[in-house]
Amino acid sequence: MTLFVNALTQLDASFWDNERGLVGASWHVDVTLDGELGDDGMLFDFGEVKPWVKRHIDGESDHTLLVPTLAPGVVVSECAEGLCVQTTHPWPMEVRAPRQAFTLLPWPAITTARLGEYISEQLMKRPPARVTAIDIHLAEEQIDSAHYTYTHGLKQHAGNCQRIAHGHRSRFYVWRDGELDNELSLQWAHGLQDIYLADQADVIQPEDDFCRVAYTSAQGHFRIKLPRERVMIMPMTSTVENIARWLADRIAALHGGHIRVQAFEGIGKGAVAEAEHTL
Ligand SMILES: Nc1nc2c(c(=O)[nH]1)N=C([C@H](O)[C@H](O)COP(=O)(O)OP(=O)(O)OP(=O)(O)O)CN2
Repeated sequence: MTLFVNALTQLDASFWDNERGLVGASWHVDVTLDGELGDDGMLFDFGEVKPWVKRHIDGESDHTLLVPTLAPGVVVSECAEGLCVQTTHPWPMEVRAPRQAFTLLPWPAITTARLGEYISEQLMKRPPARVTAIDIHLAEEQIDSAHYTYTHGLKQHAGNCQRIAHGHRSRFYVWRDGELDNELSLQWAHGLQDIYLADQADVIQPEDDFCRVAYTSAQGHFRIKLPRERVMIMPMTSTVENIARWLADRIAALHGGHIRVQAFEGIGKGAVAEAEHTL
């Protein structure tokens, strides 16, 4: 017997890519279970499948930096903060953070399919009674319009969003004077493609061509150092409300008119902000 739950939860993370560098990602999590029916006519109660899988994903790879430890130029070592991940290719980065902020994967590259298999294997280490196989299928949201893939950390967040290098793949829409403006949406989303979004308050004086961000929050000390051109610095913390507000103000100031921005954070949620400026 096969049981499935589509879109059971979402996984938001960032991963190191051999061509793009630091990439923010969001995936739908679909689950398929195989096994024998019990006397109650069920393989595994839906009411138990969902919290079981979600708890595992939230406690493991969600909101972490997924590190392919066999990728060219990736070096992982221990440090005072916990773990230090250094990269050289395609560009240099160093992240120091508590161990729980990383998922180390002994692979040459992160792929969505392999990540799904990895999570399935982890769950199968302690399967529920009667479950003989678990298949976790990760899928990106189908987006045919503007979207961005930034990485960030929210120092003040009480949960795992405080981790300095997690990200999202998110829709982005701009309306100008009441009309959806695809060109403006694409142009401004492009600016947030594969970049690190830093809060000015956490930026340590730039050193040469590098930007260093550091903060301490409930889980520990976090630091990231990456090339200046890979960072966009905001004058406030990068909650999605602030991103929407900040971008609406900037777009209105540059292009004029009444600007409405709908910024998503991952799949299916986000913030809307409006601004007006006469050029
Ligand atoms: N009002 C806001 N709340 C939160 C924001 C935000 O910008 N505005 N941001 C975050 C984090 O950045 C986080 O990455 C979002 O995480 P997510 O997993 O999507 O949120 P939840 O933990 O609530 O959702 P799950 O159902 O566990 O996936 C947090 N909050």
